Amino acid sequence: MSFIMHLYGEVEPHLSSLIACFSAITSEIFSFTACRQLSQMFFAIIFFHCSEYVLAVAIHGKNSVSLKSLLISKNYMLAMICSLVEYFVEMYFFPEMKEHWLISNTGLAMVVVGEIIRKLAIITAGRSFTHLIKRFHEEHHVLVTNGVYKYIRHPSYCGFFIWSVGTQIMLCNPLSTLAFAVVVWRFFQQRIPYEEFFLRQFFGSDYEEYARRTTSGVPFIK
Ligand SMILES: C[S@@+](CC[C@H](N)C(=O)[O-])C[C@H]1O[C@@H](n2cnc3c(N)ncnc32)[C@H](O)[C@@H]1O
Repeated sequence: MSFIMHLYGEVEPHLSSLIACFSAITSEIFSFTACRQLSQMFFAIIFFHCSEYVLAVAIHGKNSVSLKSLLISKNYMLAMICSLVEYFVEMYFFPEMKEHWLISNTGLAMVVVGEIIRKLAIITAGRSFTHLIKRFHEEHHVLVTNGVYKYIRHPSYCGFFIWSVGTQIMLCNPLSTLAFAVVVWRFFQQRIPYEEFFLRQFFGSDYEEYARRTTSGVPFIK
């Protein structure tokens, strides 16, 4: 019994400061700002992934679609977790950082605009749009050059770029905004030439001509 009392005496000061810290964090988390920004983030993520899956099923049929169409990878989860850690740390130490509503609402607008551009691309391309890059030509795969594809060659990547960076601007997360912009941009910088290599094989001069009169849609990628 005396051992337990002794142990309690040792632990008690740490426990009290842990509880104080926890209650400070929870009071920030349940502030209006955090509730609003985090629920916007939650809905943005849920809507993005569920609608990707639902559209893939609607276009290709349930049997041709796997859970990979939810587009949730380990690296993506890690990036989202890091962004939430940044959010909570800044919310605790510098809560005023999160109160820049002009910035946060600009991010929210980017999330909406990015989502619209991406979904328009998926709906316009129809069966030609697959989450995995096609390396062999299939009969139903036609070159799409109408709708959003009339102006930009990679509208779904353009939409995702705007959406993903927008989520971080919405959270007023400076580090993650920069990290998301760099990582997503580099991902598309490698993916676009790879994808276009096969599109040139499939559609030859039609694709060449299409590429000449359009831009990629991702900043600084031709
Ligand atoms: C994830 S989708 C992305 C489509 C496009 N890069 C975009 O951002 O909207 C990838 C698939 O779309 C196909 N694809 C890309 N551009 C296309 C186009 N203009 N017409 C038909 N198929 C296209 C590629 O062959 C690839 O299999």
